[in-house]
Amino acid sequence: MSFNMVTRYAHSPEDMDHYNTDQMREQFLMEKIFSAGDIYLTYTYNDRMIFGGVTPTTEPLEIKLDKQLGVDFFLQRRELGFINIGEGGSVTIDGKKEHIEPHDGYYIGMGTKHVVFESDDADKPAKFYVVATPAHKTYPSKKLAYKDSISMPLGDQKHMNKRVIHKYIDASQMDTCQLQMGYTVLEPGNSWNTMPAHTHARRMETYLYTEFGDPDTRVAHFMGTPNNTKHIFLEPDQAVVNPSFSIHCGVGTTNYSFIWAMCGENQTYDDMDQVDMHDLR
Ligand SMILES: O=C[C@H](O)[C@@H](O)CC(=O)C(=O)O
Ligand SMILES: [Zn+2]
Repeated sequence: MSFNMVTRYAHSPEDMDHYNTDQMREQFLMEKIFSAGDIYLTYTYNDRMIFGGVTPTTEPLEIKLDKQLGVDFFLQRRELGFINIGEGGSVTIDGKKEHIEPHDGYYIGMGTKHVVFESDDADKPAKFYVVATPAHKTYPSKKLAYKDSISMPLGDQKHMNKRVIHKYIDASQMDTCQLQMGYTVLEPGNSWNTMPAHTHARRMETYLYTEFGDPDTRVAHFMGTPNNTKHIFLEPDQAVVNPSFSIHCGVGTTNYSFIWAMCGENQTYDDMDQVDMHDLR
């Protein structure tokens, strides 16, 4: 088992204007997330989100962070969300074990001492995509089954953006300090996500792109201010950090899906500033 966490600092639009391709990737892309038996995390100074992958095989895995965060245990001052995009597994939350099917998720409240991840079958591991954000109050932990997520169909075939947004952690349905999280699935023959694009200066957002149509599928993720954009080409199971000023949209060479997670000033999902297509540069 190896535990890996990298730090990425915060950014300004002026910084980003100077980044070349390698710098864009170094600053915003998390290339490796799921590695058998390992934990890979990024601590971004954009709203202090911690995000990444936990992929248990033969042994259970637990995120152990204390000194690095100046606390006694990982969730002392944080809340945690996860969605499993691998095979079946389980999570044991302060001694209580629950089975987690593919695409099921969880909200785990601040103050939880131990969160232990396991896979049913070491050869077909669960892949837990985890996101932890600063919290100030303990809200009840809650299983978020895929079938109970709030489904929101969006887009149409003409615009090649027909997709279903599945909201898992949504402040209109449950208590959460900051974290909001969900899973969006593009329909076959559709390739544009979050287009028309939006920004929300009140919240930053990370996108994990996954479930590509074939191993050679690539998604180009666009970011930056609407009038000054750059792109990053992604392989399956890679994630990007989007600062609050940034659009966050993508186009793939097949359909795909992605997990989004947000935190920051407010919890209002619809609080977005839609970008006029004429303003994109
Ligand atoms: O602020 C909201 C987030 O960017 C996503 O929920 C958008 C999304 O899943 C989509 O348009 O497909
Ligand atoms: Zn957004």
